Amino acid sequence: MDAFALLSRGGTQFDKRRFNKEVNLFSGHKKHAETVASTSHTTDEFPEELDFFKYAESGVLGTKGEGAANGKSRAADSERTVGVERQSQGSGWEGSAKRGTKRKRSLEPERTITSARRVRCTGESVPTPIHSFVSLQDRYGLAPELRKNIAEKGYLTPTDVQTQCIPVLLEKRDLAAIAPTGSGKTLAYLLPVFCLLGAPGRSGASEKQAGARALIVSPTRELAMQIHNEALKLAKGRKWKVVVLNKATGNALRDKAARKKVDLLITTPLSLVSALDEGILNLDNIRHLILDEADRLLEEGFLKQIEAILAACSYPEIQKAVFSATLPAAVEAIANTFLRRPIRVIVGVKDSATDTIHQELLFCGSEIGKLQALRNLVVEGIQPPVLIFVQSIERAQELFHELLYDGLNVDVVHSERTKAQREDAVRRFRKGEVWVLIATELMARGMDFKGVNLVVNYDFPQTVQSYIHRIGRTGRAGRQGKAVTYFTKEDAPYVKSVANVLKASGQDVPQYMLDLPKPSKLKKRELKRHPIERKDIARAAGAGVGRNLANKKRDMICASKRRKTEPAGDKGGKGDSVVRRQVVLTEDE
Ligand SMILES: Nc1ncnc2c1ncn2[C@@H]1O[C@H](COP(=O)(O)OP(=O)(O)OP(=O)(O)O)[C@@H](O)[C@H]1O
Repeated sequence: MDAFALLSRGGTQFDKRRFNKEVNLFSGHKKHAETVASTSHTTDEFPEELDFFKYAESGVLGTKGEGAANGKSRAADSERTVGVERQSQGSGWEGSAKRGTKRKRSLEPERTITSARRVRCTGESVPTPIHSFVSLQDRYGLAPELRKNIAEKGYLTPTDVQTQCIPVLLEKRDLAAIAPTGSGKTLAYLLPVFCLLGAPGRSGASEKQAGARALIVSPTRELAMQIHNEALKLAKGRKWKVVVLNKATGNALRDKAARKKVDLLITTPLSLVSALDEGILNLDNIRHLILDEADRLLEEGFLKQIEAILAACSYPEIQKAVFSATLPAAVEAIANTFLRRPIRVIVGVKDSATDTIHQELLFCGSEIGKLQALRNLVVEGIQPPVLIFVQSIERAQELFHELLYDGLNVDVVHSERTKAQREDAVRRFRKGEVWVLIATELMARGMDFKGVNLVVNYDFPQTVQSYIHRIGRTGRAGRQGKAVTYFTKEDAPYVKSVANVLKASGQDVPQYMLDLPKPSKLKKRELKRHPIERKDIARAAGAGVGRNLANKKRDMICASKRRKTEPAGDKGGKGDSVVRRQVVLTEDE
């Protein structure tokens, strides 16, 4: 079977004449061709055909084995954190330490590794982890309502990141937390924030002491709203006023009395800086500041706004924490300029993908190949909900129209849609009314769609961090998920970085992908700033021949499945394929 037949499996065939050059490069080298087409065909040999990628003479090709960069980064990571290893002492300690009593803490370990739970922790006087929510009541006087609300959410035990971050924050320490996508970081900061807020409202408090005391900053409006929803559920039964800053609430907060009532403010950087500039808000009383998706917030584009926010937070004892699934060293260095004596918590391998996601890298040759591959996936039968990432608004719209034409139940989210449209698409996707959601980078971070079965990186991500966050929309909270990433010859220079992520998560990766040269820093920076120029999806779709054939084939398969599964005489419109099946996600709205 050649690579193009593989790309066409189960669906329409590649137009080989149109794709002649690439086909010739692969023909006659079947074994290698299969390797190029799918990661499920692994080999240690470097395919000669990759001269196609112009790498044959790079000199890196001889590097066999583990992938040097990968091994190196792991070594560097462990060097920073290896110290006194000890098992968690949680259970023996928790029962005896009551609130207000002086805590017993080992003077020895400046650095600890709670190895049983893959949590590594560095910093001075690291608080002992917790291993149950009940213990928080004894140790820190967790309010009964909070405990009840946690139980109502069905959370039985804290996740790895929560075991360590909750006590660190409750002891008012600054924190840098790096834990995989879907590992429960939101609760890891929300719970301590509510514990530390004190009485709701503070109506009797002086002007200086009233008003928002905690601030959570997130890079997107969607994520801010999601955090807001989680906060409301957690705060149920208490009168804390949790406000997500937007135009409407911003206007309401012009009123001093309204401002005084706010306990917790959740916002994007832009909304907050606008409110600060207009003099609607001041942040003098903020005692707890959380930067969620911190690496995004601390990079170009947001950094200036974050600096303004940090400058406006003038409370002397302010506690600051940064959270993300990825925190590159350079960004962590920026965070360390404003964190005081921080504790650093890392769950699993730093900057790696969640191990509950089955990842696949698929060579598609060109833009036509990508569209064909996606159509084949649909024809084979996808299990909704599915999230598809593209690199630009235009491409999101184009792909949306293509899939709409294919009769898929699809919607699209990008920043040029109105707030109402964006919210509606997300809501319907959560409810299962939309099966396939096409999105730009806007949805890549933080969004918690519990039931997503498949993430398709239709356009190759511009950074490794983006890859990790995008695929992290599936395989959340211990569930299994699948992610497939398409690449073309234009993406080839960047494939190695992502291949290393797959390798680090224990996935099969063809050796040739690991042997590809590392992209230079300059190239990576360029890609981060400007996505690869690609042929329009609409043009790749050509005259629609591919889609007509795909539609025909899909209908034939559906009809055949229906004949097999339907009882005799029942020709009603039952769910006739996995694609057409209506799903309702378990997610609360
Ligand atoms: N202790 C717990 N037990 C069970 N499920 C939990 C627990 N804590 C959080 N969850 C669930 O885990 C899911 C992922 O949580 P969350 O959105 O906080 O992940 P995250 O680490 O912030 O991910 P990302 O890096 O993608 O933002 C949520 O659906 C949440 O309800």
